[in-house]
Amino acid sequence: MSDWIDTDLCVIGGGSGGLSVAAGAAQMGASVVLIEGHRMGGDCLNYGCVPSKALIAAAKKAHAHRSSAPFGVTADEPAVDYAAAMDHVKRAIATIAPHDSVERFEGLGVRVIEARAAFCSPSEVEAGGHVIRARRFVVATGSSPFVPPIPGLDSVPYLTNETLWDLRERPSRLIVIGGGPIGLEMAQAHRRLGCEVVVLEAFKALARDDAEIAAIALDRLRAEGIDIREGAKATEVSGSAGAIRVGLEGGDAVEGSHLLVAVGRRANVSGLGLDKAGVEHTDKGVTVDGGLRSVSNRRVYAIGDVAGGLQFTHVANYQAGLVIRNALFRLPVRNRTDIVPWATYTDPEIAQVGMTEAEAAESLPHGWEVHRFDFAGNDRAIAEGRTEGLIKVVVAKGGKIRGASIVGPQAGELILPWALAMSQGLKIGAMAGVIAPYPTLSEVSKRVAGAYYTPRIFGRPWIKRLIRLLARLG
Ligand SMILES: Cc1cc2nc3c(=O)[nH]c(=O)nc-3n(C[C@H](O)[C@H](O)[C@H](O)COP(=O)(O)OP(=O)(O)OC[C@H]3O[C@@H](n4cnc5c(N)ncnc54)[C@H](O)[C@@H]3O)c2cc1C
Ligand SMILES: NC(=O)c1ccc[n+]([C@@H]2O[C@H](COP(=O)([O-])OP(=O)(O)OC[C@H]3O[C@@H](n4cnc5c(N)ncnc54)[C@H](O)[C@@H]3O)[C@@H](O)[C@H]2O)c1
Repeated sequence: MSDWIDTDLCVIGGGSGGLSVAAGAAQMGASVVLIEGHRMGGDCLNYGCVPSKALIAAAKKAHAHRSSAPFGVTADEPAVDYAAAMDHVKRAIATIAPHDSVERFEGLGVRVIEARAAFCSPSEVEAGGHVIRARRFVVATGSSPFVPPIPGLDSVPYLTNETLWDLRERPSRLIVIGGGPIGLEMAQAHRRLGCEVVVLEAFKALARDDAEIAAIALDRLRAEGIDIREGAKATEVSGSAGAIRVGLEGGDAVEGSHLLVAVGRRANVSGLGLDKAGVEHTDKGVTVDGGLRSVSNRRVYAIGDVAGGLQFTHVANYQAGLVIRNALFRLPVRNRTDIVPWATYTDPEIAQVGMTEAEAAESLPHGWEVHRFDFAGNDRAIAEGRTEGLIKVVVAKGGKIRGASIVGPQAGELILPWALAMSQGLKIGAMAGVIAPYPTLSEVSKRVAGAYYTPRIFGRPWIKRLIRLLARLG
């Protein structure tokens, strides 16, 4: 027996995107129903960003022990309690969870239904014995780990980002399939916590990032003892718990105690009744227009990982804002991808916004330039003993900033002014003219912007002649 609920907005999925839409819309006075079928907070809180960054933080502490000798502090091999590190992960999740909880959202005026949702018609969703009729629907169901059809994989115990956090015993030798951000962040964290780690990457590790930038991070990971094999496609898996063997294309094989599969994501579109709602979709997600509306059912929006674009928490949040503007205020919106930054939290970190050098070479007409500044020339980096880093910026004709790529300590923090500059259409002169506090890593941004002007100012004989002339005039 179903009851009927009429509402302005029905949001399916209580993760990064869904929670942002629901909170924003409810606080603006819309009636909102939010449906979550598993855990409030979604992937980011429970299985993604938060646990991974918490484990990375534990690993950093272990690494600090080993790397303190140059600072006059005796280095030693730390005693790692892996279960306690995982307790830290759980505490981090538990500390943030109230912010994403049913109680908080009900307090904001959202009606939360804890059940799985599915469309039963183009304008109705069924969940937990309710039928929800809404003026607009937002599909924010996220993604799940893609498990590739590698022969033998289904017959061995393997880990994904959903099960890794339940481990209590430290893997003695971890095999990671996939050299993307999940694979490499977890590879370094485990290496620093004392595991042997081998990463198998079919093509190129960190392929989405600038190649020169990625190479600096990969060199560091290898120097820490991670065996990163590129061009190593996993083609078969065998063995049992504690003794797993992964066969590679070409006949080679690696063995380990545990296996982590991190080869990308699968959009959560199945079981949602999208066909009953007339919502076009593919295995990459819901097919949306530039304003994130379904191309085939205009009542329906999709945001976050299920919208088929960049898969980051801040993208889901940004898209939530666009949907609120369009669905509640009927303002035109455009989902921009050219100004979205991202960071990979290896050490050194990698961050990117806009075009890489290779993308500029492919798509910009003549007249663009790339400028570099090495962290070895930054006083703070020298004081901290962290000079391994590089910032590169792509500048188009006329000084327009088209991209920034950073590898180095805190690259994820350092990318923000570049994201701001690009979103505001600022030119490189704005960054060159900013006053950066000394001594900070942030000075690398000012210095790389200054590099744009060096040949323009110091390389022009007429400027020197002008200065001499002005000096003569008194
Ligand atoms: C290991 C890992 C590390 C990551 N690290 C970062 C990072 O550092 N920074 C970053 O920006 N991004 C990171 N990401 C990506 C980030 O987690 C995702 O991009 C983000 O969670 C997407 O948000 P979402 O709202 O689209 O989906 P989710 O947060 O996954 O939320 C979707 C929700 O929908 C629910 N749901 C699904 N189907 C239904 C249904 N039929 N009915 C009801 N509810 C349903 C799910 O239970 C889930 O709670 C990481 C991802 C992983 C896996
Ligand atoms: N710091 C962050 O913001 C962060 C961290 C983790 C994840 N994420 C998000 O999650 C998404 C998924 O991350 P991911 O690392 O799982 O995926 P990914 O697609 O970025 O990388 C997966 C890698 O696995 C390789 N691969 C596929 N099949 C293989 C095989 N059989 N053998 C060997 N290698 C194989 C691919 O070539 C690819 O390089 C990211 O794209 C990102 O959007 C973000």
